[in-house]
Amino acid sequence: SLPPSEHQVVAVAARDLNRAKEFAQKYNIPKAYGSYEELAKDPNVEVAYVGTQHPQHKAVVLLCLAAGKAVLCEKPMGVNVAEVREMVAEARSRGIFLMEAIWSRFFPAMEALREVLAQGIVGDLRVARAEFGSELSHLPRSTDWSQAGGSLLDLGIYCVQFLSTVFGAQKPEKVSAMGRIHETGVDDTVSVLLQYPGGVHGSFTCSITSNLPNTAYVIGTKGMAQICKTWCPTELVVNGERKEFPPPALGKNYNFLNGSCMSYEANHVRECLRKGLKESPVVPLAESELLAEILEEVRKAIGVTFPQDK
Ligand SMILES: NC(=O)C1=CN([C@@H]2O[C@H](COP(=O)(O)OP(=O)(O)OC[C@H]3O[C@@H](n4cnc5c(N)ncnc54)[C@H](OP(=O)(O)O)[C@@H]3O)[C@@H](O)[C@H]2O)C=CC1
Ligand SMILES: O=C1OC[C@@H](O)[C@@H](O)[C@@H]1O
Repeated sequence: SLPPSEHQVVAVAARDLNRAKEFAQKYNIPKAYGSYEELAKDPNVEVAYVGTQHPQHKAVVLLCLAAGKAVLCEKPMGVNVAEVREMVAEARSRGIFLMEAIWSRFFPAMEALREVLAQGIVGDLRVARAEFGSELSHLPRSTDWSQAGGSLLDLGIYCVQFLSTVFGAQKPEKVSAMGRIHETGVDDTVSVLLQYPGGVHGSFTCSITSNLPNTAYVIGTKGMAQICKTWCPTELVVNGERKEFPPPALGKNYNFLNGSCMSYEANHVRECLRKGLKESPVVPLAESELLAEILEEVRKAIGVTFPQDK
């Protein structure tokens, strides 16, 4: 959907060649590979977008970095802090661009919120809250413990990144959490309270079995700013004044809500590469590590471990 002079999907890979071919044919992609290794070797590939399930991110990211490809890896980049740190270290040592695909940050509504905060329109910050709960039983990976399912890594990361945006990527001084554990061993519903420096509070709830209101807001001494749909916001309300930011109408069907807004992060990656950047100023690698640290601290607090934690 982006100008072919700027973005071209030149290849797709799957562990099964026939499925890769089927996808390539459906989306008019020139090349299909039956393994990620083959795609990583393709000289026409400049940037690899990694959209495997969580536990497979690291192996594919490292593979693509080793092949000299810039990498945009879906959230959560890693299942735990160790995985994220390993990928970050590899990208830095090779001097190759890596970004965690926290697409929410590139929505115009989020850019507008960052401007509101920078201008002090809501005053000195006091409280921020985010929610993301969606009944996800239709997604097998959502309750699959072997695939690091659950609400925190899949949905909670959107809440944590919102709070981190609001509080300037500071490390929380204190984190407390309570969680409902799903029968498969993944976290079902989790509520978290975070104390940030200066006595300001962040909190969030994420769930894979409850449809929550899914708004996020920040309250300061001069008012409140609120976004709809924590993970894919197209509306910002500041002190009662509503502003809409409709998604690009690209005339295609998407698997997930506001899917056309993925184009925002793709454009950002292109801008970064054209400037010779090795990481995004909007999703810095140090912040990806911080988000992973917070999520892992919460998992420890509620007693959820994954096979990848060993
Ligand atoms: N930013 C956003 O809005 C969204 C982000 N995501 C993120 O994208 C990632 C993929 O999610 P989604 O597309 O729903 O995932 P899928 O369930 O569609 O799986 C994606 C790919 O992962 C591989 N895979 C699936 N199961 C396994 C397994 N058991 N072992 C190894 N590989 C496996 C398959 O690759 P292959 O084809 O090679 O077999 C599959 O095509 C997740 O990390 C998720 O967080 C997901 C949805 C929206
Ligand atoms: O990031 C995502 O967007 C919202 C949900 O569909 C979730 O499962 C997915 O990973």
